[in-house]
Amino acid sequence: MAAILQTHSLGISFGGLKAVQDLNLTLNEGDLVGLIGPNGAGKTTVFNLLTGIYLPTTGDIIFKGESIVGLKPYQIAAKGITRTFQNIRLFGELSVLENVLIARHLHVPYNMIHAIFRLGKFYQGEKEMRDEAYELLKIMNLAHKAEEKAKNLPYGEQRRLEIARALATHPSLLLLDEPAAGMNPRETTELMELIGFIRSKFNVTILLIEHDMHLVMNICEQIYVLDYGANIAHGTPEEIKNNPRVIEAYLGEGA
Ligand SMILES: Nc1ncnc2c1ncn2[C@@H]1O[C@H](COP(=O)(O)OP(=O)(O)OP(=O)(O)O)[C@@H](O)[C@H]1O
Repeated sequence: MAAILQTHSLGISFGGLKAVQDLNLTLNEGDLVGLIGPNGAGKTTVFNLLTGIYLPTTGDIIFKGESIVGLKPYQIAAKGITRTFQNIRLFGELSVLENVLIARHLHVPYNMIHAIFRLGKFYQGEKEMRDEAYELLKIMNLAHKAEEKAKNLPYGEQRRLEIARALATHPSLLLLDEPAAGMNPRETTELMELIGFIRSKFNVTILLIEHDMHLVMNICEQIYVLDYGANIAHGTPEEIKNNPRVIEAYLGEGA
């Protein structure tokens, strides 16, 4: 299977702190891969590197055969890498539907002139976008909340809306940063099923940071473990569960 993303000796230091070091990650098309590790291990920093928020100190990131190091976040998004955030970032005052539409606008196939003069193509584009946004909301079981302000949704629904918004940009690689954080067990189970469904429905590769071990172990085929910025293990959930270095890293945290 073809690799969609590879990192080669990827690293970043902040002053003396090696937040991520020598990371060699391979994601094949259609993979659902977990990135785990104790607090402060460097997981979110990896996402910040992959999305162009941070420039690596060492190494390279190859996405679809090309280096994306040095590209701006919006250029990387346009190439097909989209993420959600650990701290939800929605437009609280806008409706659920508008939140999805705004994301979709990144990828509208008409130019400014059409938008300014509101020519036919603009309306056609608008209608298609709205239809598609509704479809996404239906899949995420949020269609009945389309007109509500995002800030009024319960936490679990806000998390699902974040995923809908990410999908609206048509990513080929979706990075989910703790999608189950703050969810109750029932919501987490539903989310687990949803993530598997999204992967096949949208043909998307998924890299997932998550502290909920039940979720990670159940849905990911491969798991990378970080500890103090270093990749201490990589393997199937079964291999990871029984890996002494992983157990030690987590026990050290008191988990
Ligand atoms: N911009 C920055 N400047 C300085 N230090 C940073 C910066 N970003 C991250 N770090 C440090 O890098 C290390 C890794 O942080 P990161 O947020 O990636 O960890 P994490 O594994 O995502 O943790 P958590 O599970 O708690 O979210 C931490 O020590 C953090 O303080």
